[in-house]
Amino acid sequence: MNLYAGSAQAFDDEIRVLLLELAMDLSFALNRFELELGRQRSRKLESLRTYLLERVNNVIYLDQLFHDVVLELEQVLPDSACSILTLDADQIHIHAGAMPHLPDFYSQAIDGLAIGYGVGSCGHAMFSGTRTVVEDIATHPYWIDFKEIAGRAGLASCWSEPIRSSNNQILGAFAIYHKVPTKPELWHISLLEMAAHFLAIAIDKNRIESNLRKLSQAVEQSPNIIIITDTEAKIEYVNQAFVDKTGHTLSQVLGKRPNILQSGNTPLFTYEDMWDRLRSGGSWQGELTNRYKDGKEYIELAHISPVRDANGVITNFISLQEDITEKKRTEERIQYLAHYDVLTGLPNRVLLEEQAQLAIKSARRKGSPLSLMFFDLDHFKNINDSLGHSTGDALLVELSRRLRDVLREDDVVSRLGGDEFILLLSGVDETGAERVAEKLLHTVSQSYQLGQYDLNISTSIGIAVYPEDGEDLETLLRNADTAMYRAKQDGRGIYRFFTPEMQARSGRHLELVNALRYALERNQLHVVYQPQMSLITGKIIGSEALLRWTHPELGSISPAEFIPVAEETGLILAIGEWVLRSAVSQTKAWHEQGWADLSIAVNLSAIQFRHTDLPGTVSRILQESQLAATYLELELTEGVAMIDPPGAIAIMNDLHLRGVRMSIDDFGTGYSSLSYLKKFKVSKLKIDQSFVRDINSDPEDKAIVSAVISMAKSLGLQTIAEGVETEEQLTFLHQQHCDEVQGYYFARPLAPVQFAQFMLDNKNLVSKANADVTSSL
Ligand SMILES: Nc1nc2c(ncn2[C@@H]2O[C@H](COP(=O)(O)O[C@H]3[C@@H](O)[C@H](n4cnc5c(=O)[nH]c(N)nc54)O[C@@H]3COP(=O)(O)O)[C@@H](O)[C@H]2O)c(=O)[nH]1
Repeated sequence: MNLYAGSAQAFDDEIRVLLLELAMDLSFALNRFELELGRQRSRKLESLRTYLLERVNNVIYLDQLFHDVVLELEQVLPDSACSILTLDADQIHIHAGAMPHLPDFYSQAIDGLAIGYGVGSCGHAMFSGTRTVVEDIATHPYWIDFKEIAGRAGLASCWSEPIRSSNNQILGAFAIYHKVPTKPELWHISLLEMAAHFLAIAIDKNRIESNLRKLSQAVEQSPNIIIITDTEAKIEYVNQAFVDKTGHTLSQVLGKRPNILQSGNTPLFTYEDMWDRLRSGGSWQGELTNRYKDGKEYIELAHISPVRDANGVITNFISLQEDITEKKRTEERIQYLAHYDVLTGLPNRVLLEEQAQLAIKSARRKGSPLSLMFFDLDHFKNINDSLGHSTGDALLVELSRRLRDVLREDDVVSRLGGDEFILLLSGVDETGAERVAEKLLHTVSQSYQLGQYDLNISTSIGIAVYPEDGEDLETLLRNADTAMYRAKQDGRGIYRFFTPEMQARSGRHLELVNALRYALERNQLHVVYQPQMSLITGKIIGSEALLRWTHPELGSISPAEFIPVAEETGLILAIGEWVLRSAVSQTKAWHEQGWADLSIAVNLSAIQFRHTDLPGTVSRILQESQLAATYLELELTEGVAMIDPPGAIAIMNDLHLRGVRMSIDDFGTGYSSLSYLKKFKVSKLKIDQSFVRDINSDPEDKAIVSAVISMAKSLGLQTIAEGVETEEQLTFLHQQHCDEVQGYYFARPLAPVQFAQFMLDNKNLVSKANADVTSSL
């Protein structure tokens, strides 16, 4: 306070005292005024605090709360405008929360902006986490990019306070704007801090509530069962999935224990393990087999965890249960498919290998024996080819059932695929294996009634014994396979033990397979002809075509050895057709040379017989050579005709209609059903040379041959005996009224030129023998 006068010494002591008193009064008044202003501001701050507290507690929606807070603060600071901005979840972009008294263009410009250093007051405050006070927007560097828009909005200063969560995360910013450059006073700072503090609580609270809401929805709507129990395992909560799946309602299970779901099929140690873990404060995860209210069992994967309060004390257990019944079934199915043959249900190669490894290990440890059998079905391909794969499959299924029935539990019988089986016999030596092989032969050979078919089949078995024939599965399998091949060669329907000598034979087999592929194209094959005689007329009535193979290195190979190889490899189809064409054309040539009555007998293998359009092929070949069908006789073995008699009948009928004759070769060696024989369109039975061989020394063979001849007569069939080597045999056959004969007694199989010469030389060959026979009577 200053007092001025026009002259010196104008103020005397009295005036000075008065002035002093006046100054003191003014000072007092000013102090009172400031005190009053401070009190008013404190009251405002206090009532603002109360207001904010009430809003934070009661307002549910954040938008509403932001709006109310801004309006309230603008009332407290009448010449200001306030704003609340929040940060997006990415912690980078700004969301314009509430700024009701700022123009729309301004809030739109801010919304979506990325925070950063010097991005206005709020962008900078959120970026730096520090209060950012800009008293004059027009001159402050933070506002360079925004002062134009701020000017248009009439804003001259902006103080911004970052909003921080309880864990110090930046949630947004609260700001106060003025229309003129303004410096904040202390209580403005208090206002900023208070608003930011309560806004942080509100945002935190809102986030927690929203998370809780989501969590509770997730729990309630979870497709998995959720159970919350107290520490004594009494149920306090179950979700809807529990109710839907188990069939128990919430009220039915509250206060009960989850053991109401137990099926009794979860191992006891699973529960023990579970409680050990939970009691020690840990979580447990495992599989439980439980039961729904309707009694249906299910398998669940349960995750059980303790729930702790703020002090770390366990208050509850929460159990999340996923129904894995289907998953388990699928896993089991996959396991099954990986280890078992789908058709027969027998173990497959994978399981066999696993079990064989264990068995071999145990045999090695205990010094005990082990036998491995390899067996397949003889001529199984014929069944598939002629009756279809479904009949073949049905046979395999029935066979597998029988195998399971007759074998011991410990024996492992496995199907490798097709008609190949392996039998693993732990603790079984050669003697035991022999017994099992006999049993197997018998079991397989029992007839199979499959729908309309009554089928008979045999098996060939190869046996390898551990450790003599191999110390590992691979060697045992290979050697058993070799032994099986030998069983096939030795006539099928039998078993053979592996011997080292067989190994060399299996090498030979491979050699033949490879060489035979080129035999036809390299002209290594030729046909020879064995004369056949009529015992009635004494004349040569024809010949049997017999195939020969001469290999440049391997030499002459017997058809008994290579025909099975040709059948196995399928080469028999091309080779057989070639034989038929050669034989037919040679016979036609002989006709043209003057032997017009000669017939030709050609062997047909089972595979040829079943091959589609055999009758068509035969007709075509006859047509090519212009040979009448009646001169051709096809020789079928008993086995070929008997695997599927109805199918054989159909093919035979077709051939018969085309004028081709048929005979049954090797008659007496198989198991012909006489009832079928009647229906076969065959004209002749060929008595197997094994009966003829001992006809004069073995009364049984004698009886068989007589019986076959008389049976054939009564069926209206002719007979031909093969393998006639002696006069005694011929005499006997003549006495029994056998129609025809063939054998070394007359001639070996001959090349065409020799055959022609033979015919020229022996016009009345049998007549002579006949005369001898007659004279000996
Ligand atoms: N599918 C085809 N099979 C054929 C063909 N060619 C021959 N074969 C079959 O091979 C097996 C062996 O035949 P092979 O070595 O030719 O033996 C035949 C005759 O040579 C022999 N035979 C004839 N007479 C006598 C004899 O007095 N004693 C004696 N020990 N053997 C003799 O017998 C075989 C006759 O065979 P088959 O009449 O067919 O039974 C044999 O199974 C042939 O069938 C072919 O082209 N296709």
